[in-house]
Parts: sequence; structure tokens; C-alpha cells
Amino acid sequence: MLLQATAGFSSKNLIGSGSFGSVYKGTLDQEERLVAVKVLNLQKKGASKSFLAECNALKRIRHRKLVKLLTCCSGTNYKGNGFKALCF
Ligand SMILES: Nc1ncnc2c1ncn2[C@@H]1O[C@H](COP(=O)(O)OP(=O)(O)OP(=O)(O)O)[C@@H](O)[C@H]1O
Repeated sequence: MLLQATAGFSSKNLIGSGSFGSVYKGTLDQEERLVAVKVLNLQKKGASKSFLAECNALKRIRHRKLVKLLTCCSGTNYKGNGFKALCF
């Protein structure tokens, strides 16, 4: 779903990058909802920890000045490599 939403994590959809990953613009098909998808670079030391910390902190927070965390996604990709992403 996220692969489709971001046109295969295309560089055209890349919004920015931080210490632990890249953020892509995406559109969720069904609702045509515009989202930001942060894909963690699991090669970076501390990326998994950062993912968990961000999930845990943001799932509980609702604030008009903070983007809403829609979902967290953790698993393996089609190559069998770890994949972690946050969807805002
Ligand atoms: N929800 C979002 N909507 C739009 N752009 C975003 C969103 N989240 C992040 N970005 C863009 O992607 C960039 C990278 O974000 P990311 O959260 O990975 O790192 P950061 O918080 O900027 O830096 P660091 O990881 O070093 O603390 C941001 O600087 C911003 O330009």
C-alpha cells in the first residue's frame, strides 16, 4: 500500500531526509488522502530505536501543532529485508 502510495518510493516524491530515514509524499488510493511516509534506514545505528520512540510518543499525542501519526508499519519487504515506516 505504501509502495503504491509513494509511486515505489520514487525520488520525485522525496520531501526530505533526516538522521534515520527519508520522508516521501504519498497518496492513499481509496481516500485520495495526502500523506507523508517516513521510511527508516535500518542500516543506520539507532534507527529501530528511533522508530519505536517515535511510534510510542506520537500514538498518544494529539496536538493542533503536531502532525497526526496515522499508522506505523514494521515487517519485512519482498526481499526479506527489514522495513519500518511511519505514516503521517
Ligand atoms: N509529516 C511531514 N510532512 C511533511 N514533511 C515532513 C514530514 N516529516 C518530515 N518531513 C520532512 O522530512 C525531513 C526529514 O524528517 P525526519 O523526521 O526524518 O528528520 P528530522 O526530524 O528533520 O531530523 P532528525 O532525524 O535529524 O531529527 C524534514 O526535515 C521535513 O523536511
